[in-house]
Amino acid sequence: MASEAGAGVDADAYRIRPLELGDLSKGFCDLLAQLSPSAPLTEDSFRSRFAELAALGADHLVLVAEDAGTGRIAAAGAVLVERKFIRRCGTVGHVEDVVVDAAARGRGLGERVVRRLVEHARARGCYKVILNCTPELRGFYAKCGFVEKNVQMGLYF
Ligand SMILES: CC(=O)SCCNC(=O)CCNC(=O)[C@H](O)C(C)(C)COP(=O)(O)OP(=O)(O)OC[C@H]1O[C@@H](n2cnc3c(N)ncnc32)[C@H](O)[C@@H]1OP(=O)(O)O
Repeated sequence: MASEAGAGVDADAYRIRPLELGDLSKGFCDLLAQLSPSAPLTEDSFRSRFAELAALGADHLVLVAEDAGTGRIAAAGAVLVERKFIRRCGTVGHVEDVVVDAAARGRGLGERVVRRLVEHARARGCYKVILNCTPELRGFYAKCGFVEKNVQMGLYF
């Protein structure tokens, strides 16, 4: 069976594809709760946010990995393409909200999703891809090809 570069998981066991409306009933929000616990989304809120993001076209991509056996969403991640004035109106990819279901971790799925997000940013002409993460995730993102750069700052409301 085919396997993707840098992946320790059977590439056919999971289908990586853009988020679909039907993913609400396939456990997408339950999966996101593993990243940041929150109250479940109503179908209306999910549909409305989905429509907002769809309006951004290829500048905002949410990828999911669907377990071919169960039909459940086992992983997800997003990339936003920022349009700048600097760098001759260059574009920058921002990787966000990467998560793999606890039962599917450690098999290369997270790396596959991140690499696909990076490929998307590169294909959109981005000159770099950046992300914020906790120190514990340095090793994971290094495996995905990232190098440590600068300092993350935050101001929460
Ligand atoms: C920008 C952001 O979204 S940051 C938020 C990231 N998400 C989270 O923290 C949510 C909870 N964690 C998870 O969902 C998962 O553990 C993830 C996404 C971090 C990793 O997903 P996994 O599918 O388990 O990782 P995967 O199996 O693809 O690992 C790829 C490589 O990174 C390594 N790796 C994975 N996690 C870590 C870690 N925490 N520290 C060091 N190395 C790691 C693996 O050992 C593997 O290396 P190998 O090829 O030598 O075996």
